Amino acid sequence: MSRFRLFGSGKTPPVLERCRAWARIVAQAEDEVRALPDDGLRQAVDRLRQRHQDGEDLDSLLPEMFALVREAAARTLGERPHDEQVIGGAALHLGSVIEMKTGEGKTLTATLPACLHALAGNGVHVLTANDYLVARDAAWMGPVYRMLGFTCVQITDETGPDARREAYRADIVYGTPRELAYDYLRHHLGDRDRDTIHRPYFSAIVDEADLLMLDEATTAPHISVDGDGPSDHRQLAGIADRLRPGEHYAVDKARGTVLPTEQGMAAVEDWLGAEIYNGADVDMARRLDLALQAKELYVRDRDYVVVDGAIRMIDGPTQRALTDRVLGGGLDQALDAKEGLETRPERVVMATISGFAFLGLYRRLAGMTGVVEGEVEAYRDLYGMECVRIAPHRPVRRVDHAPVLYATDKALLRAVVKTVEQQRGTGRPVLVGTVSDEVADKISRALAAQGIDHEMLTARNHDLEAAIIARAGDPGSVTVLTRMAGRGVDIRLAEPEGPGLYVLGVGPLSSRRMELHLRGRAGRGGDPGESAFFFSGEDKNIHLPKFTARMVELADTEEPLDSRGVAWSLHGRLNALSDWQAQQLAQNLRYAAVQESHRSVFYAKRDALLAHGVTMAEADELIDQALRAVVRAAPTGAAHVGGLTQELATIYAITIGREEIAAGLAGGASSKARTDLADAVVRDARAVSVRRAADLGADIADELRYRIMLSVMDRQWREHLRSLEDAASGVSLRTAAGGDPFAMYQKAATELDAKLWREIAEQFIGYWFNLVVEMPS
Ligand SMILES: Nc1ncnc2c1ncn2[C@@H]1O[C@H](COP(=O)(O)OP(=O)(O)OP(=O)(O)O)[C@@H](O)[C@H]1O
Repeated sequence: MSRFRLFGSGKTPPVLERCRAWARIVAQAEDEVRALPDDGLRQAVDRLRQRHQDGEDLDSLLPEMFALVREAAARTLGERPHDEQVIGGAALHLGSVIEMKTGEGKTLTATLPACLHALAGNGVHVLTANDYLVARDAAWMGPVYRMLGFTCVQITDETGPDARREAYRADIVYGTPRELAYDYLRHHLGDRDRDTIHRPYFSAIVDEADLLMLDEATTAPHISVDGDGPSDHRQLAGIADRLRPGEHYAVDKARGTVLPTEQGMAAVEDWLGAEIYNGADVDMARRLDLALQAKELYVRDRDYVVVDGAIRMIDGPTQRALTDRVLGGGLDQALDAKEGLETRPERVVMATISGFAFLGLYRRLAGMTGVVEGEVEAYRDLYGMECVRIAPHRPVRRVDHAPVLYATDKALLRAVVKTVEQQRGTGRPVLVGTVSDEVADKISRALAAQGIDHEMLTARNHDLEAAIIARAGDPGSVTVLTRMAGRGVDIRLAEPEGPGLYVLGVGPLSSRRMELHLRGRAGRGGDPGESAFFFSGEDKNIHLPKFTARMVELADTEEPLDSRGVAWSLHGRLNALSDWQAQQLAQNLRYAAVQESHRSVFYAKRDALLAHGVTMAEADELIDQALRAVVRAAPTGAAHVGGLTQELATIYAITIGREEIAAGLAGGASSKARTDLADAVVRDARAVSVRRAADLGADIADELRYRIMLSVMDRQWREHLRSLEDAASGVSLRTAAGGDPFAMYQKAATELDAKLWREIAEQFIGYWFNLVVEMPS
């Protein structure tokens, strides 16, 4: 299968060969480095920095730099990076996504390329999944960097604005993509001189790459303010409740849409006593869609939990309940209404960037993850990055059992209890992992019914995580968890010489990768351990009508379906599911890419504005653009002379006579007469503009144009984001029946983009000509 071509061929990929060769040279450089005193290490780094400034490239400095890092790590942490880590570090330098199994020491590996890239003096960002890991890793690795004379800082939610500005000057910055993306956005909402805190994005080394580069590629941090949206969510939730699926609306789970049918629309309008469809009240129609989505697509305790009267979204990959995760676009309010909670004020998004686009800002990007299986193609397609598997330092001793299929959920549950009981009986710690709180609850009840003591770690209590995990390696302890990927979860065995942790995964899992992550909780860094995976024929992801007879027979037992082939082939469908998810991701990214392309142009223009304001020549351009459009749009004929004159007069103090306008309107929009008129209008307005600048004085005029443009651009951008979201949410697409929704979205987005710049030009000149400036006398 092509997905595995990198590994399946049996040949050593060239990247790995290069890295191994480097590792041998690093080893040769070690003796010399070992003889140096501490400040000798720093001086050696200074010399490398100088050589880089003098033009030597990072490739050729790699062996010496890595040898220095190795020595510094040995001196400060007492941990000398293994050859595998050196190879991994080199592969990171080359921009690969490396796979290193859990517990192999990715944290230390990242310091090697981080120091190398820091030689360039542009700052290196080491990105990881959450603030806890940021703080842990920065504190842990800090001494290595400092011994080599590099500054290392962390940015978390708690870092204030001044500290952030300072932090971006450091050689190495630890942070989450989320926090750093916020800074990027803040920067682009900021004014001249103030709030400009980041530097060009040079190099990022991304830990937990599967989470941050794939799962969160389309999650978009955004900065928003409270809007004054309407408060009819509750009424609409009530209506959504009365509507019946199939009859009043159609649910498309794959697309994430719920669309009312003709009959549904009629019922809604009837109950509201008002027309809202066919463009009568687009906003209301959109909010009703949201109410239906909240009803059909979001399941309590699977997608969100209600804690202290507030909704918290559950983060899919990590199964954490997030306090600050919002869905945006009014969905949060619809969910509040569905649950009968007080509705939050709607937020107006001022700036947003997807995880994918944010990472795309870096000139050098590298990734580290515990599992690349099934994802090789995704990294290549999305990021153009190749995956490199790094062999474990100590061989994996964990025994992975083949997946076992049970006929029914009930049979599965019994088998789980029986297995837990058996394994616990041998005195080893047992970890049962699943994705949903619902399944975890069932398992917990079944265990309790058998009198088996256990701990639960779910989205509802992840604040107790550290304490629960600390005990999870005790002999005979049983832990049920839904936080599947278990980022940074390090279950330490209380008895290292014992049989090790037994991990039991219970389907349905959302992907094969989840399964591998979960299995990887056992047997860390060469520890002993065992893993198994049970799933049920009733799993929604698997449809198997053929086996019904046999399933009925086995339904009340804890016997697995005995055909191994069946289990494997169904298990294969879980892989297919990851493929499907990858397709979904690609699909979502296509939508996001449209917005990104607008954003990059917009931000570039905004940066230019901050750097040099709006020159008179640029103002002339905008005058040309806006007024020409007005003249061109006017209807032909003498009857419209008054209308056009009036319109132009509201924009600037027009001096052109009626006869000239009448002559221009005699011809059609693209006639010579019309073009002549447009030329005349533009000349006329430019002259007024020059007079205005002279009246104000050059300095004030410059400042005024800058201020106007900044406020107009920011306001229009907010509008634009909102319009794009509306276009994507499908309300405006629905009327155009059939066709490719993405193509329709693209078309709508292109029109909106043109509108954005047209309105910016129009509003800018409107204010420039008309804003009354009060000057101190
Ligand atoms: N070269 C080394 N020599 C000795 N110990 C090491 C070395 N490298 C890493 N370790 C130790 O191995 C353990 C695991 O390291 P780390 O947490 O970085 O692994 P990881 O690959 O990030 O695992 P996970 O995928 O679970 O996050 C740590 O306790 C670390 O101190």
